[in-house]
Amino acid sequence: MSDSYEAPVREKRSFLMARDPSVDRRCRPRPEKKLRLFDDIHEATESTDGSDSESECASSCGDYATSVPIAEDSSVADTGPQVFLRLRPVGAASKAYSVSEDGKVLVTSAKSENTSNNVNRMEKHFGFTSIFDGSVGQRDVYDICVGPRIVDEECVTIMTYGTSGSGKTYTLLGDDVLAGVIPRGLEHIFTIYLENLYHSPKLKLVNGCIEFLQDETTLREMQISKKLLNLCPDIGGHHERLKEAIQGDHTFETKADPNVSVMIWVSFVEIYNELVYDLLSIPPRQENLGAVPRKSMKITCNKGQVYIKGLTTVFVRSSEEALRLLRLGQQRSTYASTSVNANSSRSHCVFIVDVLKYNSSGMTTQCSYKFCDLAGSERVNNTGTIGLRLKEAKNINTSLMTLGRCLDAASTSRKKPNTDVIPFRDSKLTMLLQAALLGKERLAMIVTVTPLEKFYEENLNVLNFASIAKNIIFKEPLIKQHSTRYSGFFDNSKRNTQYEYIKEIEEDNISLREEIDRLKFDHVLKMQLLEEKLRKELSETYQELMRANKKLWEEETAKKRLMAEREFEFKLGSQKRRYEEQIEDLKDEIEELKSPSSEIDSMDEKEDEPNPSIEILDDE
Ligand SMILES: Nc1ncnc2c1ncn2[C@@H]1O[C@H](COP(=O)(O)OP(=O)(O)OP(=O)(O)O)[C@@H](O)[C@H]1O
Repeated sequence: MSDSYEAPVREKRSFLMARDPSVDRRCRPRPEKKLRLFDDIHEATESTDGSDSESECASSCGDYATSVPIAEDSSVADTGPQVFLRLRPVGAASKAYSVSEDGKVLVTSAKSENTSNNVNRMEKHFGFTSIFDGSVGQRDVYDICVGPRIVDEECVTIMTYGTSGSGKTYTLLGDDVLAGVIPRGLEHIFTIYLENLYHSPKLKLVNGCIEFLQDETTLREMQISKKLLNLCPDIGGHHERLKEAIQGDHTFETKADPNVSVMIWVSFVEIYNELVYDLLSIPPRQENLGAVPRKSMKITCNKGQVYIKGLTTVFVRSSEEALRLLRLGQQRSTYASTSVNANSSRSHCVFIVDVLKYNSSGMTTQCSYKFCDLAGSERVNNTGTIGLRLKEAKNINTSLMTLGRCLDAASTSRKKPNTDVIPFRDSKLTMLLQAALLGKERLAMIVTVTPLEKFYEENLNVLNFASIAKNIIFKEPLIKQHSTRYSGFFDNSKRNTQYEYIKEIEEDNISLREEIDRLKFDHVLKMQLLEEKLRKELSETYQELMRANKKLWEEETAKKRLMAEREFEFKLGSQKRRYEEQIEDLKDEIEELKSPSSEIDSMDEKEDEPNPSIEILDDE
């Protein structure tokens, strides 16, 4: 034993726990040798049979799993994550998987060639908080995995983990008939606080901390909520049927406390290709701008609270409103058809429900429920994935690998998990879920497996991952509480008339503001149209004027030309006449000059002729 400790065989891991080459060697989390003593011994023993790296890891993890007591260790159950296994119903389940009598241990042993090595063919035992076989329905899964956490009002992160197509989304969302964990959880939460729901958003988580909102902000939040709900698909009838079915399955109890006012907010986030997107963002107003690219968001930390900068959180007044927003986000998240699942989630989605409570003593309390649908791990080499699907699959596998390393680092620290050692900053998913990974919030993991022979090796990886999570020990989880004095709330016991009246006024106020917004928008639009029309009219008028002016000038010019022509002709005529007269005169003169005798003759002739009227007195 001491020999194997002195010369431990180097730890080798499966793809889930492979080391990220980008992380500095010196900063990588190192297992505490004392605590991993048994693992080291097993590894040392098994390494002698010449197994390859993946088998060795599987072996080490398998043994790690068998080291979990079959009967649940109550201390671990109280302080560590709860890890459940759900087997998807399949036509002919493989004999390679069997469940122990107490329903807490899965025994695997491959009988076919579907394993790449001898170690994977060995019998392995994986312990779980509970195992659900294919016959266990949505109701029991909820009652065991989630219901108690909501009754206890504890912050909890519920994540589904498994291979693609194994039922992660089905477990969380369910289908049209059998509601999953989230719709049941919403119904449960709203039933518990039914008597204490406050009608308007007075408290909100701003940058991870509870804040009291001013009236103006409250109204703006109500407007946002209304706008988004208008974008949601109508699920009225469907919700009624689902609600009835859920209420038939469970008996949720209402906790009435006259001193408490409760406000519920929801948000929905997607991590796609290592970028964070808001699934409940309000789309830009101008539809004619076409498809606007989505903006990615930043995960930040404020006073130890992790939050997403600028994430839309929506105030909801009923489970129906919350469910409608869930459907809206679901429509916007990234799905695609793959070789394994026709409707495969290509991103990690986290639906967050924040319950904020105000106690008349002045204390405010926050309780968050994060429902996390992880994208399925994929064997990209075997499934012939290419192009965008390959890029997505690689990002999914890398972030799941980081999650595995975080769980591993948390499990090796038996006291309080150390923030410096857990590499949660290596992926967006682990950054977002760090509160649960550090034990500040409860962590419940529902591992889904398709018990078929062909998925044997992938399932072993998933089960190894689960067994690591199962061994983490956290200190007692905290419910975040902030103490603030505030007198803006009404006393619940005397609220009836005032409550209704104020609710009415606020609704009116919202409608009026919306009307103002709409009118403003219409006004701007109208002004733009009017301006355009005016410009057109002006340009037409000027054109008309210019045309008339041109015509006028043309007519004027024509007239002037005509007059000038006439004047010219007149002058020409008179000149001509004058010259003609002169010519005539000259001709006459010439004639006269040419024939003087004829003149005399004629004069003689005239003299000869008797003229009765003229009396010739003298020749001279
Ligand atoms: N327990 C179950 N009972 C009935 N049907 C199930 C169960 N689990 C899964 N299914 C069905 O299997 C199909 C695939 O399930 P689902 O989409 O939930 O897989 P997934 O693990 O989320 O896959 P991916 O990671 O690719 O998104 C769905 O049609 C779903 O209805």
